[in-house]
Amino acid sequence: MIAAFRDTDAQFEWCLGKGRDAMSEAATHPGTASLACPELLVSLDALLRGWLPRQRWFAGKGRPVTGFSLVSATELLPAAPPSARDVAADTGPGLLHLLVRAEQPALGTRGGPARPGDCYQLLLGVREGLPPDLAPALIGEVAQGPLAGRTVYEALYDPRLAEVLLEALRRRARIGGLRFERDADAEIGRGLVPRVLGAEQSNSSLVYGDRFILKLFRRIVPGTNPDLELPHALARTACPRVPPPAAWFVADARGTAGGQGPVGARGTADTRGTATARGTAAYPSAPTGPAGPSGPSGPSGPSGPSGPSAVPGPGPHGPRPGPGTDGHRRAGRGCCPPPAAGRHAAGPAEDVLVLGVLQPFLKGAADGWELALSELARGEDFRAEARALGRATAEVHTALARALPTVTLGRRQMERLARGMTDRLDAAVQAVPALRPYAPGLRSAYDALATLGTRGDLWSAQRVHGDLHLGQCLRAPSGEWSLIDFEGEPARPLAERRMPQPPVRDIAGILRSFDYAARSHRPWAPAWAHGCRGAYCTGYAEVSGHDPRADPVLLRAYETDKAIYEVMYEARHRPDWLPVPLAAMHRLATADDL
Ligand SMILES: Nc1ncnc2c1ncn2[C@@H]1O[C@H](COP(=O)(O)OP(=O)(O)O)[C@@H](O)[C@H]1O
Ligand SMILES: O=P(O)(O)O[C@H]1O[C@H](CO)[C@@H](O[C@H]2O[C@H](CO)[C@@H](O)[C@H](O)[C@H]2O)[C@H](O)[C@H]1O
Repeated sequence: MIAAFRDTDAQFEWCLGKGRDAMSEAATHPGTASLACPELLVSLDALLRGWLPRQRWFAGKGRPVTGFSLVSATELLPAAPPSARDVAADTGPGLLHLLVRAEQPALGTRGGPARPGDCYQLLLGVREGLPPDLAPALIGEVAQGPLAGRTVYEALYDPRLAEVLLEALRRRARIGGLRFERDADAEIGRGLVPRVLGAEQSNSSLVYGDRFILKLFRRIVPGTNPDLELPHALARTACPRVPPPAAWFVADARGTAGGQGPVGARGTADTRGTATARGTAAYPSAPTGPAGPSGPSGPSGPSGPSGPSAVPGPGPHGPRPGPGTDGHRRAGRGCCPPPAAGRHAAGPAEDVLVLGVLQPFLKGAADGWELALSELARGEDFRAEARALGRATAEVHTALARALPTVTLGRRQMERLARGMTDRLDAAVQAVPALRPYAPGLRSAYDALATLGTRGDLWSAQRVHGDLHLGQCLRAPSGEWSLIDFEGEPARPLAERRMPQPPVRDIAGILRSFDYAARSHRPWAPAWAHGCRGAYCTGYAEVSGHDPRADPVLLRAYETDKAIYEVMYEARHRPDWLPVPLAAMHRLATADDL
């Protein structure tokens, strides 16, 4: 059966639908989830083949979709069967939650053997026909199978269906293999009017009454999602720079993808009063789902495995910086105190698929990218904002270093980091020949990085944001900055995204963003970018006690690595933007003006 959630007489009640419960079927037969409900996929196959690749969040662009397999199907609101249609004039929309794997040939093997593809979260509305205001959400009319004759559409655009999600979070619902959780202190009122966020984003978000924002992850990989894990950990430190998770929902990886391990989410009671075990997140361990640490189809992004995943540092319980220390460079060994006991984040455990996170909505906040562009256009100085952002970044880094384990990096680790960067550069040069003239100069940045540990210096690594740029920074009308979106670079394997990294990685991301903004302006505004860089580093130093410019080799290597990532990102997603990161290559290759 498919578990269903129905709103009757303004009162939510649990019921069991009339379909098949793909999740429980998968739980009984681990690894066979994709075989469940084949007739449902028959219904949807043709429509999804056309619709899915057009979505911004579809990660497999440029490769044909050769088929789908169903990972799980959960009916959140029953779509009335045809017989009921005849007797009830308006049976209301149905809401189907699907996890589907899109099968695609592996990168570089067009025509080669298909292998498990990426898994995507879909929320499908099902109706007899679409009212005009939902026309833009249309996916299509189903021609065959159990949904034959129905219209399916992107459910997020239907306020009635968007409300179901918030209500499930509010009530800590259990529906099939889906578990909706809520922070004990979070007050989520009823009747908050939903709307889809219009922003260009990698996932999809719903805003409820300007009070909360629910991010629905689209490409789903097994294991702890840092976009929930890190804000959780920061909330425990009372760090005010990151909106704390108010609620979230997950699927049991055992029931969906054949995972074997126990599920241990935070202790909650479902609406039937069943208590679940309180789990402890292991840290850091490789996700145990069938797809392995790189997600269902391995790294699909521009850069392959890198950095910290290749760094056998002292491990999760290795040295960590004490409060008020610079948290970056350490002379000599054993300079950091051991980790404090009991400080680990207790977010959802490893064997879950994190599907969505609800956070407070920062009403009236402007994103740093839009703000920077508008200040540039008005000829306004942005140094005060950049400095405040540097302070905010350092606050977040300091809190993360306190909340989660850190490691130290020595000679071997620095060499491995440099090798990873060099490998990514080599791959990028192959893919984007315009990089070729700069390659020797860029490699010199990584050679210099490799030698950093040779005098016995140790460098500190910790959990970081991982994909920080101005678009991930929100500035409230009060001038306070917040950082959002801790997923890391989505194309990188999850295990790698969750490894400690030198904090300069985030700093480099913001410095690259200033360059992006300055180069988007006509005429190019290098002095503006230079001023922002300096102010940002000053702000960072004011809080952390460490000025990133004091480590020019580290900074240049990380900026170069980020710019190479951007070249690949733009080549793949926004070819018109490719000249922006390419324009930075001369400076980075010659190490001028850092
Ligand atoms: N807590 C929040 N308050 C206000 N706006 C937010 C909040 N979180 C995200 N946003 C808005 O949503 C957009 C997308 O969020 P983000 O987490 O970056 O999603 P994605 O991972 O899909 O790119 C952001 O650029 C920002 O405009
Ligand atoms: O979708 P995400 O926000 O997770 O990040 C990806 O897309 C970003 C663009 O939207 C991209 O950022 C690059 O372009 C920005 C301007 O649009 C610029 O501010 C950033 O510095 C630059 O890296 C990001 O790299 C990519 O991961």
